[in-house]
Amino acid sequence: MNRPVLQVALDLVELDRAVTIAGEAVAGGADWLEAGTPLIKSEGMRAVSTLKATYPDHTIIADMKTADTGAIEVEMAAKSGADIVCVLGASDDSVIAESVRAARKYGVKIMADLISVTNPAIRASELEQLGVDYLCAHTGIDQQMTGTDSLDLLLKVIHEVTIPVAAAGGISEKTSPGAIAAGAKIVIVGGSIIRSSDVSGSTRRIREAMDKPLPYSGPSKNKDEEIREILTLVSSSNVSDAMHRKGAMTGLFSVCQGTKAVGKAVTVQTFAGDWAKPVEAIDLAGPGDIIVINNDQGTRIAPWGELATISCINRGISGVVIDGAARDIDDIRKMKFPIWVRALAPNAGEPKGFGEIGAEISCCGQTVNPGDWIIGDDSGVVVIPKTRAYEITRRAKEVYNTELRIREELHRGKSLSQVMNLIRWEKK
Ligand SMILES: O=C([C@H](O)CO)[C@H](O)[C@H](O)COP(=O)(O)O
Repeated sequence: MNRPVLQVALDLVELDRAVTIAGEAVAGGADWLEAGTPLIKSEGMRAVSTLKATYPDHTIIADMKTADTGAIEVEMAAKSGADIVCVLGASDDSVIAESVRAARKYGVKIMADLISVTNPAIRASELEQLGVDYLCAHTGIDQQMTGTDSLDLLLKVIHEVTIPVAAAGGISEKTSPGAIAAGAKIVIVGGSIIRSSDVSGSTRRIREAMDKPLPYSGPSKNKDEEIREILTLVSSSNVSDAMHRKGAMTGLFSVCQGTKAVGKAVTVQTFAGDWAKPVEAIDLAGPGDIIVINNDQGTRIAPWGELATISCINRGISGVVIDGAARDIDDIRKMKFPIWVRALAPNAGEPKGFGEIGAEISCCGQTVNPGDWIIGDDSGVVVIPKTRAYEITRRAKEVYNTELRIREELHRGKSLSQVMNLIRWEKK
């Protein structure tokens, strides 16, 4: 293998979409085409045979993730046209050995996937001894969401074996040069290509990046920076999808339409008609924070108005969410400051000083703790618990990316129901 191989993982559930995307990837320079595990589960061996029939000159990989009955699964994939069959490296040695025997019989190769292997360096060498042809240093999609670094595993195994090693797991134009520099002979890319609105362009850019290897220097941003960057890109709707519809506050509206805010919560518990704690919170919040106020659902007396808003802007605070009311709306709208409220009311209360800053509160049906992440836009406000903030944010980016491709297919003339194949996936 002289030139490193670019393998595109077709992790889709509809075969016609997979075939179209494969064609665009081939036009962009994809070398190998993988029938991804979701595609195989959804379409069966037809996924493999159709890819082979459509792209006969390309190496076809069947990502079976075999964990048992190695011989049967390898035989099925081989007879359907696969050139390489992926089995789980964590399977018992007997499964690997049977897979290798079947592969030799049917003239295909075995790639062992190191996903979730406990001791990858040792297992890599064992798998080589067992006769597998390729190893795949693979960080799964769910693992990527929790922040597992994809190239870490590659670095652990690359010097333990002599067979070619593939790198897989969230590889992009940015990280592919690092994979090659670390010694990967095959780069497997799924999401960065198949979710792109320009599959050919993304494939070409990754191909070009692979041809200019650069030493990998590890993740460049800290987690909070990454969370903020992603939340600035995605919408509250994307986050809600990522959270399986949990986290959305109810009963709020955006005072300044067209504004968006992202930040960590500074929580305030106060009582209807008492604006002391909300205003004191401005001095305790830092730039980029969001003040989230439980005002006892008071909708007739506002704990927030124009002067508090000016004070917030001076402090660089990102936004305010009030389970209650605000006033001075005309002035606040001129400032285009992101505020979400339950109601509008001209009455202010008194600065009595009841309540608390920095305690767990309930706001519009959601529990909010200090430091939880908040995203608000015209669709509403969603709270992301800080304990899962990184994971949820990464998943929201996946939702965002998936929609890029869906949008592109709608622009090409398909209906949403067709793209999603709704009738097929109705619950039986
Ligand atoms: O094997 C994969 C995954 O387990 C789903 O089947 C992916 O093909 C692999 O992770 C590459 O996809 P990305 O991580 O989206 O690049």
